[in-house]
Amino acid sequence: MHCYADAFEQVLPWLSPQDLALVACTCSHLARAVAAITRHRLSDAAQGLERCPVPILNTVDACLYPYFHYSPFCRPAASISRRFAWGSSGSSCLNFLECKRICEDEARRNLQLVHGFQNAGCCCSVCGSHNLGIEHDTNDAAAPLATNLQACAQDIGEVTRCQDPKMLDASTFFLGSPFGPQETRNSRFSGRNVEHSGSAIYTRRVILEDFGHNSDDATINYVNGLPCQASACPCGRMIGGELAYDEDSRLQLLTKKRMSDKFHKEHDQHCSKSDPSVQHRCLKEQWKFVDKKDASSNQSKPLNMPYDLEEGPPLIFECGVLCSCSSNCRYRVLQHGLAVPVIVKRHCSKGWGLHAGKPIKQGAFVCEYSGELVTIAESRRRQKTYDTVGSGKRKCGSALLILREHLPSGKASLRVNIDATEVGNVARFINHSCDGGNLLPCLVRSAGSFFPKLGLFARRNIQEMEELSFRYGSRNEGPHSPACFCGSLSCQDM
Ligand SMILES: C[S@@+](CC[C@H](N)C(=O)[O-])C[C@H]1O[C@@H](n2cnc3c(N)ncnc32)[C@H](O)[C@@H]1O
Repeated sequence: MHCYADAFEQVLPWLSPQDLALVACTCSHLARAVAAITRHRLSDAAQGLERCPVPILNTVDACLYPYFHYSPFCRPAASISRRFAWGSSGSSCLNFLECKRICEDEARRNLQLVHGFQNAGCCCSVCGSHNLGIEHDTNDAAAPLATNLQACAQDIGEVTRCQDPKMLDASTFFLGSPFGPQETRNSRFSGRNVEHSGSAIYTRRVILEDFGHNSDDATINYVNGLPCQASACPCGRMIGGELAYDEDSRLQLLTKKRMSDKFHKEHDQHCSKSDPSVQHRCLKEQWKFVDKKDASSNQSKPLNMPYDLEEGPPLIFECGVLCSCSSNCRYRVLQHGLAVPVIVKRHCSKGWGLHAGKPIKQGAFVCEYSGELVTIAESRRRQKTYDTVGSGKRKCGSALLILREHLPSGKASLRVNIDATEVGNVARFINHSCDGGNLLPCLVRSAGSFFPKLGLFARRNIQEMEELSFRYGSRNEGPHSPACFCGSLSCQDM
């Protein structure tokens, strides 16, 4: 029997609760192995992949535990083989860093090998052939029906000429920064069916990417044009407008005045060795960016106001793999995974929910919303399936989130579809609240990571055992829309 024990360890953690129950019926050895897995799943949904274990509590019905493949980070939908089964006895667990490395390698490989966003989740709804992840605002009468990248890019008003036409071919274009060609040299991005070359498309909110791994080129050490040179790098605060990290890695609302008084000096220190013209440009652009956002409404709301995912969540920046600061830089927050103790708890009406295991301070990072990154077409197909299954006897909660990052022109948005229904982390248990809930969803961009991520931060101080919630978006009033049981005063179903 010993020779089978290893095989149990390899295979059983991948099975769903139903399949495990069947296996347990076959013999007493398997029944014991299954019992161990069940115990482990109940004691820690995160299976050691996060810093904090995540216990599961159910005092309301007979449902044992929720089943999904645990992944602390977003991953392309195609990477089925790399999903992490959870519930093994622990000896063969991957650790957090290993898991992170695999997720990131996979995302990068997918971007390099598979053209464009095919697996990463986005396509232009107007010029569908490009798969760029850029959507035109269909309410905007001025948005032309562009039929190629050039037209698409010009339409959002963010086009500049590429300096090195050799690097462009039919399937390659650049995501540049607003700070000039110097920073875009290594920033290659694969697009699909791109007919026009010689253009770079950028937005002020898209940061530099480097898929070339050209280690002898020092120009990659930029986050939005700012060189990142030390562990006290100000990137996480300087960039991104009103919302940024403070010294305790908590999210703060920054006023223009605070930015200029407090951070100007630090910025000068960190940029002092760099080309003065770069420094000048990045500051200039930074202030322009802030000025521009002052005029727009939702970006400057205080933390404790409700934000709606569909409005486009607020954007923050953090240091990343392209920065020279160390991995424990205080402006690398989201990339370390779940930051506070949480408990998965069963509710009578809403299914599973996520609760604070300890008090959480306003502005503290809670977790990333992780899941599979899927294309728009795939997200529509899946949503249809979830609606059908959900309307049948097996009422299942889907966890497909659509993120929209509005581009500065206001005429286009970047759409990212994250499906945490079968692959995800603890964020997949967070329920909706009509009043905005106690979590603030923010788009987080870090240097060197192509995909924007959805980070969830405490909107206010949260008490121990309080349920964590945020506003998913405006409500679907269709035949498939489930009743809301959030219980808030502003709930439409109350
Ligand atoms: C991201 S999942 C949240 C976890 C889910 N409760 C579960 O058991 O897996 C989203 C699903 O939870 C359910 N849900 C979330 N918020 C709800 C609410 N306020 N009232 C009722 N159901 C809710 C819906 O079925 C929704 O599709």
